[in-house]
Order: sequence, then C-alpha cells, then structure tokens
Amino acid sequence: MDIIYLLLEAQKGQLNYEDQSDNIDSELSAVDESDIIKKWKKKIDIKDDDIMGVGLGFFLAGCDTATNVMSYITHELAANPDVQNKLFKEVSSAPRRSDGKVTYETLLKMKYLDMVVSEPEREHEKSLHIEKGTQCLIPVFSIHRDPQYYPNPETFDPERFNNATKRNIKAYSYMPFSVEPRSCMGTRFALLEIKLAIAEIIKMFEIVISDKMQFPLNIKKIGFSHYPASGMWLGLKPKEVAS
Ligand code: HEM
Repeated sequence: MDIIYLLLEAQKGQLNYEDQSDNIDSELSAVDESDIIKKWKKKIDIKDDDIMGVGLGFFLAGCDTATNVMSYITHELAANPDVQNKLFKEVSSAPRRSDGKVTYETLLKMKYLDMVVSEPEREHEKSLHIEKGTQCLIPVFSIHRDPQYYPNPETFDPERFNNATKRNIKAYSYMPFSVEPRSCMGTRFALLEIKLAIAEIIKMFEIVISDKMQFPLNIKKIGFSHYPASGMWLGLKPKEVAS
C-alpha cells in the first residue's frame, strides 16, 4: 500500500512532498486534497506502532464504507432504469484496453459515472470557532436529505451533479467524506474503486430489483454505517453480447 510506503519513507526522514496539482488524479472528482496535508512538510517522529495503526485504520475505515456505497448505488440503478441505461451507454462506449479492461484514464473521463457517484466542489466559507474538547456530531444524513438544499431529496437524480447544477450546491451542504482538515484520507481511492466496480458491473449486467427487495428501503440508523434492515436484494441479468 502506497501510504505505508510513504510512512516508512517519512519515518526514515526521506519523504519529500511534491506538488501534484497538475496530476491526472485531480480529475477524479471535484474533491480536492486537504490544503493542510499539502502544506505538511515538517519531519515528525513516526513509530512502528503509528504505521501499524494507520494500516489498521485504513482497513477498518475503507472496507465497510465503500462496500455500502456500492450497494446503495446498485440499488438506485436497479430502481432507476433510465439512469442505468444512460450510464451503460457511457460505460460501453468508452475506449478500453485490448484485453477489455477499463483504464484509469478512461474512468476519470466518465462524466456521468462521476455524477452518479458524485460530490461537488467546496467553496471557501467563514470558519466557526469551536472550543477545544467540544464533542461535535454533524447530521450529514439529514443535511443531504434537507429539501432546502436538495429539492425532492428522496429522488435519485445524478443531474444534481452535472457541471451546471453542482455549482449551485451550497458549501458544506454536501460532505460524504467530511470536510478538511480531518476529511477522509481514502476519498480518491474510494471513488476510484466504486467507479471501477460500477463501470464493470454495468457493462456486463443489467441490475434488476429482486422480489425480496423492500421498497422503500427501511434503513437501520444505528452504528457507524447505515444498513437496509432486510438486506439488499438485487439481481444481475447478463447483457446480450453483440456478436
Ligand atoms: C465511500 C467510502 C468512504 C466514505 C463515505 C468515507 C467517509 C469518511 C468520513 C466521513 C470520514 C471522517 C470521519 C470523522 O469525521 O471522524 C473518514 C475518515 C477516514 N477515512 Fe474514509 N470513507 C470512505 C472510504 C475510505 C477508504 C477506502 C479509506 C482507506 C483506504 C478511508 C480511510 C479513512 C481514514 C484513514 C480516515 C481518518 C482520517 C483522519 O482522521 O484524519 N476511507 N472517511
């Protein structure tokens, strides 16, 4: 894992931060890396336990979250065949390698896939001073479903995030990966794996609702991640391959 390698280099005092603002990664989504991390150049004492803790933290923070997002996206695609068809057109017309695999660069260029899995840019806002030690809980789930920010919030509508409309989204009314400085370190990786999985599934299968699926989803709002109380039941119908 790159992060472990970077930490080992940092432990040895051999890590140089290079400005990667021109890097192709910056096209992955509107989300940008924390400025604080970008400016972080000072050497710190990193112990083996710290590296082990980061590795474990990444594992715990990265598995359930991304899996859950993929489940909800496939559910929405099954329930919204028009969106699924539009996504299929984009994914199936995108250039691929000769072995049929989608490339990293191609994935970055899939605009509609980004809208389906999307998040918008953040603007600069006045900061709020919070006393040290104050415990803060931000009701992200409710903010994302507040009609004052998102009209018809229960409708799955990727068009909210097309280039024109996403600019109207109020700063900090959308924060699936939290906001800096302690925002998700795995944002880019999570978006990449989710997009890759969705692009590959949608190319080969039609996602359909199973009879066992409960509508609307009854989501258990306990614990860190929210799960559908009676599971996620979907079917995958192989696409007809044109000969
Ligand atoms: C769709 C998938 C994901 C979502 C929605 C998500 C969301 C979040 C959120 C909201 C936070 C901030 C938590 C807080 O405020 O206390 C966070 C932190 C974090 N996430 Fe993710 N995450 C995802 C995937 C991942 C992946 C794949 C990794 C690693 C491979 C990862 C690594 C981390 C780490 C290390 C932190 C702690 C950052 C810090 O405390 O400075 N996440 N994530």
